[in-house]
Amino acid sequence: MESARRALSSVPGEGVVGLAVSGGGDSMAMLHLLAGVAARPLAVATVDHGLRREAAAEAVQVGQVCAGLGLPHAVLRWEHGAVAGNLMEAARAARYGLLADWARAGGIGTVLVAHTADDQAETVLLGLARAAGLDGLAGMRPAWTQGGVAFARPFLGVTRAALRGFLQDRGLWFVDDPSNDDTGFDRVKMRRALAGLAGVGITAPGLAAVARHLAAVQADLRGLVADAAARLVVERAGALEIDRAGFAALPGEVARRLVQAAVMWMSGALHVPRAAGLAQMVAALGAGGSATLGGCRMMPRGGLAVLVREPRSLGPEVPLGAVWDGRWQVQGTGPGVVRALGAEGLAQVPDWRAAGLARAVAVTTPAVWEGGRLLAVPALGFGLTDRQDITATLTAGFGLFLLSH
Ligand SMILES: Nc1ncnc2c1ncn2[C@@H]1O[C@H](COP(=O)(O)OP(=O)(O)OP(=O)(O)O)[C@@H](O)[C@H]1O
Repeated sequence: MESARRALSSVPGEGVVGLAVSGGGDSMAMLHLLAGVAARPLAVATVDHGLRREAAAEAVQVGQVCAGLGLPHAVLRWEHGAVAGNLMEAARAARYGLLADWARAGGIGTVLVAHTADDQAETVLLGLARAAGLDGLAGMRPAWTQGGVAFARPFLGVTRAALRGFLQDRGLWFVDDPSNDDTGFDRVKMRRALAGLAGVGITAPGLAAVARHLAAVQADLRGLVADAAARLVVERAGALEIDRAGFAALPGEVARRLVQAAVMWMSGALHVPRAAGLAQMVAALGAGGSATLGGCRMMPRGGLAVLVREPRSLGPEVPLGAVWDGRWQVQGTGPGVVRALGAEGLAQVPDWRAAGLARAVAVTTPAVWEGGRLLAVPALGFGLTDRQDITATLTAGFGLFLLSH
């Protein structure tokens, strides 16, 4: 109960706290523990992924428990057709998306999920199995923001056995998902392996503590990268200009992370780029050479290295007002669609050099077109006397990205 009180009191902000409750043991224990604390109003949501026949009935049962506790409960359904790729990953992404939508709509600032020390230990072991570095071994983040909503995992230091014991002692209902014993899943294999390691003193709380220690180092490194970016990187027209001499003096790991973050910010990639490609780009930057990675190109320009989108990786045309290439918001009333300026457009802007942008940067900036006719290029100031309403802004600057990365 003490851990629950601490968990709830550490939730930032004020107002309603959301609980993501699947009906499984961990999240049912979270529900009962936090309902008993009553320091903040609570609201509960269960996602029905429509993947198991029993899921709908389980969601109803969670609702009944919530009614008994006097808490509001919502069932969020994942409406999906055929899913391409990894179904589990798609279901997880959909789950967090639905929870974020639910929270925003209900004015809920923070949603809690009930991952335990055992989940964290399994994550560390999965990282060890793929010879991961700091980021893989630092485990799941205790808190993050997604879709404008804060998510937190307050039970990362609490064992699954303690939560199950709490429920069983009180005869409280929970679902025992059979997939938890399916050794076809790597995570279940790690669960079994962890049980076998207790004899040599390797335990779930121990591995969860290792993850915490490494996460502290990771946070310090993130701070060093943000400092380096503030000193050495200038964002211009969606490209990044990096001071090469300053970059060369950075510790290797800070330099590597800076370039990694820059490529992920620019490309919108969710996964980190391949290590070999990243090493090549870091080396090219230091040596004044060129390299491409993740749809971005690094090229020298005097004492600077400029990171720019590769033209062939730019997003397709979108209507005015929509987000283009995952990061540009081009607003304006009247006719027009948004796509890259390109070489064809640049040829229609005789004095483009006046803006001081490299050609490779200028051609990747968004332009407003009507058919083949160029109407405006905000980054070059072109056409804006006729269309003063047109503006182009990045949805998130590099500095902001670094803080949340
Ligand atoms: N169907 C669901 N509805 C609501 N919350 C859920 C659901 N599934 C999982 N959760 C929340 O997520 C927590 C972790 O669940 P689980 O370990 O099954 O998910 P996971 O797929 O490993 O998730 P993650 O992607 O966060 O690692 C649960 O304790 C619960 O808080």
